[in-house]
Amino acid sequence: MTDLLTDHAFQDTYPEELSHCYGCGSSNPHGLHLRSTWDGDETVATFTPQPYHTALPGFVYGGLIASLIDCHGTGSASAAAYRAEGRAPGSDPALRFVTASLHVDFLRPTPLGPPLTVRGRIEEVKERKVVVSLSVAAGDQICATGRVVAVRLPASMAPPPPA
Ligand SMILES: CCCCCCCC/C=C\CCCCCCCC(=O)SCCNC(=O)CCNC(=O)[C@H](O)C(C)(C)COP(=O)(O)OP(=O)(O)OC[C@H]1O[C@@H](n2cnc3c(N)ncnc32)[C@H](O)[C@@H]1OP(=O)(O)O
Repeated sequence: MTDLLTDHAFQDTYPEELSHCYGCGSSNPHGLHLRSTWDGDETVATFTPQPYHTALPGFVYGGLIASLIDCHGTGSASAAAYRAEGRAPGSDPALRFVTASLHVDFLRPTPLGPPLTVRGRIEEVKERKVVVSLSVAAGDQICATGRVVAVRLPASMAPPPPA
């Protein structure tokens, strides 16, 4: 289901108590297990939708595309915040982000079958907020674009650390 692009995905640095996300959590047996990494100044992830990700026969469900943009966007935001501070991803103090805003434009039908490439471009990095522009492509055709505003994880959403 998942295309492992790299041995060093941003999500590999998420601690166990933050690895349950439906889109990218390695501990979620029903999740997408999206894995994202740097490609120069951009970020990239790949994902191959399955037949149960259908919208209309032959085409990918838009909510799945939104999920890919969402999780690649928040992962990219964390990575960009670490890079801006010149620190290794996952190092302490942790820089964790959730989605404040998710915008998606579906430019053309997304074919079900080929792997999809999700790319992120960092537009803005502030202490509490990172803005990422994203695209989802099948082959060399961009099928959707998006924008994620990611904000530092609020204390109210943070799970307690393991005992
Ligand atoms: C590289 C390795 C990394 C390792 C670290 C690992 C970390 C692991 C972390 C996590 C695990 C994975 C998790 C993935 C998650 C996937 C995505 C989701 O599904 S997340 C669930 C859905 N999202 C929510 O449920 C949020 C609910 N909303 C909130 O809690 C608040 O509204 C929150 C925190 C988003 C904003 O809180 P405020 O409004 O108090 O924040 P204020 O300080 O006022 O704003 C900060 C900046 O953000 C802008 N902002 C806030 N909300 C905005 C919005 N809706 N649209 C646009 N901008 C917004 C503001 O304008 C401000 O920008 P200005 O600094 O002025 O430039």
